[in-house]
Amino acid sequence: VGASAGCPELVPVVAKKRMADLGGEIRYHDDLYYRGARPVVSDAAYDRLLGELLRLEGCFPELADPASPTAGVGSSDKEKLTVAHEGPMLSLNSTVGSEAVEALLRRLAQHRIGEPLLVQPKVDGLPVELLYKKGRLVSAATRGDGLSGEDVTERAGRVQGIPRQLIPPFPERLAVRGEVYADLPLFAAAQAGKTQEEWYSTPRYLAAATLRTGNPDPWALAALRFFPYQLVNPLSLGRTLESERQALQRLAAWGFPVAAAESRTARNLEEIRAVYRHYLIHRSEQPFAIDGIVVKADSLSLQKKLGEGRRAPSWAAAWKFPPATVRTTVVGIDWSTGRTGRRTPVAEVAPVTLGGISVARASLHSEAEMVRLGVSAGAEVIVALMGDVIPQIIEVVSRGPHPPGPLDLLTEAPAIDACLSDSPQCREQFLARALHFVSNKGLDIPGLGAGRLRTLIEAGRVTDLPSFFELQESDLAFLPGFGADSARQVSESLAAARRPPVSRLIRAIGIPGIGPANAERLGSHFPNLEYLAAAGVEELSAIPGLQSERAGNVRAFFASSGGQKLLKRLRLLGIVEPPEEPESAAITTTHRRGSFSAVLPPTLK
Ligand SMILES: NC(=O)c1ccc[n+]([C@@H]2O[C@H](COP(=O)([O-])OP(=O)(O)OC[C@H]3O[C@@H](n4cnc5c(N)ncnc54)[C@H](O)[C@@H]3O)[C@@H](O)[C@H]2O)c1
Ligand SMILES: [Zn+2]
Repeated sequence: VGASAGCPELVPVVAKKRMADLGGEIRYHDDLYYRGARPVVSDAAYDRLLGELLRLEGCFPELADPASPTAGVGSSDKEKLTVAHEGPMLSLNSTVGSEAVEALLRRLAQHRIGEPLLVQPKVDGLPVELLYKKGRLVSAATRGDGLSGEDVTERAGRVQGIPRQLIPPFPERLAVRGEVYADLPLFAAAQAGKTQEEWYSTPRYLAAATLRTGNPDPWALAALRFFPYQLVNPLSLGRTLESERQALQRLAAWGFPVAAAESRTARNLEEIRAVYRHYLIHRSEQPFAIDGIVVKADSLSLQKKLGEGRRAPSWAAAWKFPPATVRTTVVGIDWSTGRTGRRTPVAEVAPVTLGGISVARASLHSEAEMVRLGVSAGAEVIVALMGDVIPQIIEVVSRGPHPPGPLDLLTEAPAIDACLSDSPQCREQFLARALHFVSNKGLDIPGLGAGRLRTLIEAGRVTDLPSFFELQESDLAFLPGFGADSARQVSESLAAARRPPVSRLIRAIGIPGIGPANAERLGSHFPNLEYLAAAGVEELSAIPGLQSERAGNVRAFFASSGGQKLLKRLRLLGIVEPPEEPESAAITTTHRRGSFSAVLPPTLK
């Protein structure tokens, strides 16, 4: 039971489970955020999860998972992390509000009082580490897992503001960190007149996508700039260097675009707050997207004394801005149908620009939220950019002429096997299921977006999920925008996806309540979908971390007629291995266990 103040009173088994659930959830969001730069929740929602996990780990250190997402930074495909960093490349302790900065001030006060602090804008882009040998840029890497990153040297060398050759005199070896960001005026100009599907959702996404692709858009590369914020191991460069400020001056002398004006000094919270306000007010006039300010101890020896934790240095902290907002009018309410059949309201608003992106639709989360806020056509509302990506209505300034409603909404939960195949009433929900099936959350088949899927479904080429495996190149070749090459690529990807890892297949078919973490649990327990389908609630409930409600969902899904049909089709197409004895309906647990080895590849036996 948690002892220290502010710790929840949980029995260890409950605390451990909560920590495991939080860890799985956070890993999932990390993956979307760092790997694809495509988050699905707001930063605030993400920070709440991380905050809760950090707190629980503080309260129950003996229960903490050594591989917890709090033990490192970021997430990436490990095999791409080919460049080792000069030292750990960490995150920052940050809060919306001044808490993290106040905690930094308390830590500093314990050491020395009155040390000047450095305050910089927190530039929202992609962090990179640059390595120079004999003045020449020899490598550039993303943050990756903090210890090594992806090699982006070729593109980095073409970014304005990253010198390929330093101005002498320079040290033999030099490592510099900074943020590669998209210049906002160039980003906005290039964005104009393009549809949302064609374009980069945010400046940060543009920077991440452009730097990490082998074949970048020339204009996007031309929009990139560099904001250097750290000289790595400055104390190794000689005793003359004492402060962060001096280090920045050195960077300028070597040819980096260090705008000294961007770094201010402050001595206390009031002075920091003044800088914070300045940047908050002048946020939109900056050439880069800013998501807060960063406060650092200026003295390098003090930095060294304070050291760093596993996730973040102890000598710095970030004070993040609240989400950007804008005022607009609701034009109408649009209902979208998710793959589980849940309908969510989306507000169509008079188009406005917010944080560099054009907003015409804003999320309302749920009908309950819509009713609570009183959102209807004609209402004047405040839209906020959650996580700097998802526009959401947070407040109604004045109501529309008619209250929300009539609520022609589903009141009962949809059937567990609803719309696993196409039919006129199921079109939208099946489309959502199909989209999920081939998305990177499912089988990950690039090139099949909503528009193309709709064409395939309307043409009767895709009638249920397994029909993807029956698609011929000729079915694909007639899709809008598809040539022979893209048709072949998609058909090759589909062929390659015929033997997905079980967890991926579980995720792809979309059993209600089974997200990535649960799919992982189920997949590591059952080496074949057949065994999962045959498992009883009792066996499912015994899987560590799987709630009994979820176990019930899995059971109900495979017992339903839709689930049975799906399994049968997958079996016929050879996507799942047929059970050893298809005739025996009642396969016992021991029998299933016993037959595990039969389906494992020889190397795993
Ligand atoms: N919405 C999601 O699903 C999701 C998922 C993962 C992370 N996130 C967000 O990202 C945050 C964590 O990401 P992070 O680890 O990149 O941390 P962060 O972006 O909050 O802060 C650390 C980074 O700030 C950058 N930075 C910019 N200007 C700087 C300056 N002047 N000095 C020093 N550093 C500067 C550096 O790149 C550094 O790595 C979370 O708090 C969360 O808000 C969101
Ligand atoms: Zn960031």
